[in-house]
Amino acid sequence: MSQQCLDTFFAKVDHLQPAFIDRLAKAVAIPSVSSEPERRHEVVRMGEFLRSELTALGATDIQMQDLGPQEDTDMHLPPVVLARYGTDANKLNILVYGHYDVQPADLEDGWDTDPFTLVQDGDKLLGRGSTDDKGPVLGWLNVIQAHQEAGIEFPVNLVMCFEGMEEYGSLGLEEMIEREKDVYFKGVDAVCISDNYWLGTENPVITYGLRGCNYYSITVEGPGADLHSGLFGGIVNEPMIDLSHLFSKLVTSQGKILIPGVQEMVAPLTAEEDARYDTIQYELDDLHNATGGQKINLYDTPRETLQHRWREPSLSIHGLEGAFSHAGAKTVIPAKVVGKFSIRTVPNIDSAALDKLVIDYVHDEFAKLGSKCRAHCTLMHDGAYWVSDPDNWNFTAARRATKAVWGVEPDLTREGGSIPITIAFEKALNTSCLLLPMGRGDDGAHSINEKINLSNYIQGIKTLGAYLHYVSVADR
Ligand SMILES: NCC(=O)N[C@@H](Cc1c[nH]cn1)C(=O)O
Ligand SMILES: [Zn+2]
Ligand SMILES: [Zn+2]
Repeated sequence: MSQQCLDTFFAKVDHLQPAFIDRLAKAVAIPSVSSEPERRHEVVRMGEFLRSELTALGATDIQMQDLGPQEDTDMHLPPVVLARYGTDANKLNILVYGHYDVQPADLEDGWDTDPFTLVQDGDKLLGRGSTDDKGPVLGWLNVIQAHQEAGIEFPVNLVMCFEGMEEYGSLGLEEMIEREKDVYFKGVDAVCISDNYWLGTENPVITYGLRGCNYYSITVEGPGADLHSGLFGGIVNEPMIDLSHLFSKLVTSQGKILIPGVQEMVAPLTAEEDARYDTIQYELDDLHNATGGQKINLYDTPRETLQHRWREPSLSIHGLEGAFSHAGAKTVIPAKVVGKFSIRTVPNIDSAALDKLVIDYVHDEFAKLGSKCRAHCTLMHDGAYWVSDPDNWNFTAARRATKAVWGVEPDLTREGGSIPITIAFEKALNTSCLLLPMGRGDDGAHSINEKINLSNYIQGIKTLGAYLHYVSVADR
């Protein structure tokens, strides 16, 4: 791989910018929200879109892997899109993974523009999925196109795996990886995932750790139907009151998890690990920028903030089903409410032990309320944490690529979010997995006005392509 070859590739990526924006606009226009049953067909449509783009690019062995029915529902899981680009026995096989489903988004949530229309505002490309994870997924396709149009030999055999249920815990994917590890994924040399973000807005990063996520629901049921609070308030147990009490027992306003035994499972911080935070470029202002300019930080130093994001568990309360949630002042007593919360997990929290602690605790706390309602806590889905060794040839290639495009050494980071399948790839394929993000820390993934900066999208495509070049000549 020569510098001239990389420069030609970079120039072609710049030249193709309008086509790459257009591809992203087409993808954002498909509202592939995996958690909304009424939009499941859109997730499938998004998978079909990828299939047709990959076909047009000359990818081979394209498979729409059927994951079967979604447990406890009458829905089918969306397919995993598998594809190859190149089958040269003398080249490395690099597996890239991403997801084509997105989080829910509604104009009413406070978006400034329609979430499913890509809107360019200066250097920002706004739209649901622009950064998480349609931009990065299309990044790999764009790398293929730029090589083709520049007439440059593709440096590796690319094995692509794009799923449609990541935002719902990657249901069915681990089983598929187990099935395919010696078939479709046979011979994979390394894995690269682009589905996370820089820490701030200026410095590129490479990521070697993720928190896990165990997601729970609490169902509280009382009367046979919703009741008039004037007629029944004060003389019956109310599910919403009970659920509010249970929520208050989970976590303090300062983020302390109140479930006994959880904190005790967390790996102690060693001096060596602590020292890794000495050189990370991160300021509290980066946090404030990412929280819409509001100073709602729980910790006063960047070090404590990052340690709580990367290596401490957190409990978040996400929402409710069944409760009155519109404008106005409806005087209803909801008959049944379902509260949703999750715990981000870290080394050495044992997932099954955590589930038992959580579920038993919620049931015990409910019993203490002395209510005649019925309550049931259950795990909805879980995904493991992952921490890797960033000192291998795969990471070195990503570091060189980042330096080549951005002109600076990337920070080595962990991530507070979760990509449940990372550890499954690493274990099943017995190989190195790395996270090479495209977007910035203020992109607003999962939030309103999600965006990717155009410069990050374009430079990100260059970074993914340069990574493939550097990994192809890596000293293993
Ligand atoms: N970009 C990664 C991401 O957003 N991952 C989700 C995964 C998840 C876990 N449980 C439900 N979704 C995240 O919330 O971290
Ligand atoms: Zn994602
Ligand atoms: Zn996400």
